[in-house]
Amino acid sequence: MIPELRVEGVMLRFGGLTALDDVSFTVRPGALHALIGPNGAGKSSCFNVISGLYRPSAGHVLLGDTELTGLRPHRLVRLGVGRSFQNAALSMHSTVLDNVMLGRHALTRGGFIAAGLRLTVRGQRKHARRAEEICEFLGIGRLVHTPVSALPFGDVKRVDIARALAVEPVLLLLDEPAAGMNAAETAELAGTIREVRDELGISILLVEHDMNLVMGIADRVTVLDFGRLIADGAPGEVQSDPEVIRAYLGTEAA
Ligand SMILES: Nc1ncnc2c1ncn2[C@@H]1O[C@H](COP(=O)(O)OP(=O)(O)OP(=O)(O)O)[C@@H](O)[C@H]1O
Repeated sequence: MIPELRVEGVMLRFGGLTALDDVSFTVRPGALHALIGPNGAGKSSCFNVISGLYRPSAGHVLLGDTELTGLRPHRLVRLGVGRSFQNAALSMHSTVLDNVMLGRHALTRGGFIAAGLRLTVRGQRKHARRAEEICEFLGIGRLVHTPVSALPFGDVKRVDIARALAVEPVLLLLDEPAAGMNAAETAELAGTIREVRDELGISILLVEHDMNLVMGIADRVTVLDFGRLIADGAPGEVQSDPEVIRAYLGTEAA
């Protein structure tokens, strides 16, 4: 069963600056949930709190009944949280498969290395097969033996998502996956993200700047502005919310 993600009363301060001010929202099981807002609204800060990079000064992050607050990223992986990176932190000279296998290693490391064991050849093959399946699913199956440096940008992003999926997450965190993409690449990526939600049934939290991408695919949208939550609802509702128009669309139009 896919658990819900609850962000409850999260506060985050950098010195005198309040980056997140009592932020609460819920990502329902299997939902594609977008977190948006203008520059400096607190999206990355919130993403970093959920993904274990920042510890909030108050509040909680819960996955089902499990407290995630303050857990290190590798613990989150073992609890079923996979994440992509804004500047795809891939090993560019390694092949697609080797990069996706790094995700599998993150999954097995806790269990195997902690017990002083190594994966058997059979175990490695099994993980490689699963990594290939994930690449197939994301449409990069024919590229598994290609170095990432030789891929177009859209495919690099797919490798990053494949690596996040390689940890078999129940919750996938995507950090501005469309950053740097042109309109055609963004539209293709939107299709891929929707497919992940539809086919795998996992929850997805998408932090994104691209309003069109979000409104086209999200089930629910949370909007931050100056660290505060100003709207949370269905895309249509949020899009017509006067405060959102003022805060977000207003600055876009400006
Ligand atoms: N490590 C940090 N140290 C100090 N201030 C920070 C740090 N990270 C973010 N901030 C500040 O916190 C606020 C929220 O920033 P954050 O990066 O979370 O916003 P964002 O919505 O992701 O913005 P963008 O869309 O520009 O990436 C901003 O005022 C930013 O300057």
